[in-house]
Amino acid sequence: VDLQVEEEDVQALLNCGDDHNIKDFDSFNFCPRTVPYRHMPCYVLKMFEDLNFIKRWRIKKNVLARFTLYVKKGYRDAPYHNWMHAFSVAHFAYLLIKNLRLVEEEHMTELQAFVFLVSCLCHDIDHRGTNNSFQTKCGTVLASLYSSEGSVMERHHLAQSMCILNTEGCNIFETLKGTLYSEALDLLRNNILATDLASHFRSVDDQREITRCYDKKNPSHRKLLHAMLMTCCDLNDQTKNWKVSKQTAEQIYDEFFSQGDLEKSMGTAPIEMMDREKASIPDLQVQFITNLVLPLFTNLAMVFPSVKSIVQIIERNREVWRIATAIFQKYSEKGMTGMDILLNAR
Ligand SMILES: Cc1nc2ccc(C(=O)NCC(C)C)cc2n2c(-c3cc(OC(C)(C)C)ccc3Cl)nnc12
Ligand SMILES: [Mg+2]
Ligand SMILES: [Zn+2]
Repeated sequence: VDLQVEEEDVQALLNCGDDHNIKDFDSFNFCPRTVPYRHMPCYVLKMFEDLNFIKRWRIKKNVLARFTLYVKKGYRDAPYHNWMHAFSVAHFAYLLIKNLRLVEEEHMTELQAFVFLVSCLCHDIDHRGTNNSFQTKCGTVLASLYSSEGSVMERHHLAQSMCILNTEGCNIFETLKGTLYSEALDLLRNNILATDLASHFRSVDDQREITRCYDKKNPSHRKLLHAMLMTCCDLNDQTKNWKVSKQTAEQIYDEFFSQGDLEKSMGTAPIEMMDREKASIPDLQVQFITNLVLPLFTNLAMVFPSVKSIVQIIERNREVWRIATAIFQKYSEKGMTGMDILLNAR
């Protein structure tokens, strides 16, 4: 990881002080994407502070500051899979830990909660804006490294995270003694690999099964729940107001359509979802919410009843996409493509 973070940036971050005290920062209604970009690293430190991780794990603040800046630098400026996405995913983990009282209610140990937040920050490091099937289809370097095990991008995100932990002055796990250290790395690995869509689909039946009669003492129930929590964080934009879910859909399809253009230029036909000539964004969003987002959060609400209010927000957003679908059908007879309709629908 040939990233360089200036020591003066580390010092500036250490002195960012708490002159930022956004109201409702710890509420599910708060949208992390409204935090000014330059203040995001400061709010990462705030989250660790507020959850008492710094004291509990005796983390040196300058190590946490340096680690945070290396992670931020590890993200590329892809339309969606960028540092802001990582910050929003980590913020949702902070909300879950705090508002669902995951440690107090013994759904997570203190170590699992600490590594859960770190995993969310790191889970998409060095994402190139292309998905796993693109890596294998185009025989990228990452595919040659990881395609035999699957989860190509996720294994790369993990490898990049390990590089940062092994960078001088960045190892926030250094104070974890003995087995705690290796346990933290195992948790980091499981959490990041859980954000692979394919592994989510493989475990979704078991998730539905265990959430009907959840047993927080059962290790396999806990492991599945932690994987669900990672996926929920990765989808946190769907739990916010319509403006956020529309904005992130634009970013995601910006990325998907660029991949589709790339695949066309390489002589392979992209799947419809990535073909800007064929994709109907509202339709795809209704399908994605119906087939993936709602079942996941509905299952989570079986274990945490307070999540039901989030399920209602997701359902309301789906209704708006359904209306957009109707408008889309009307306009697309006039030959307008998905993006300009979406942009016109501002
Ligand atoms: C708003 C929104 N629409 C999406 C529409 C389609 C897809 C997609 O890949 N469909 C492929 C077929 C086979 C299902 C993903 C979408 N998506 C994600 C996302 C989630 C991911 O994985 C977890 C978190 C494990 C689900 C991984 C990557 C991404 Cl981009 N995040 N937000 C979105
Ligand atoms: Mg990912
Ligand atoms: Zn992600």
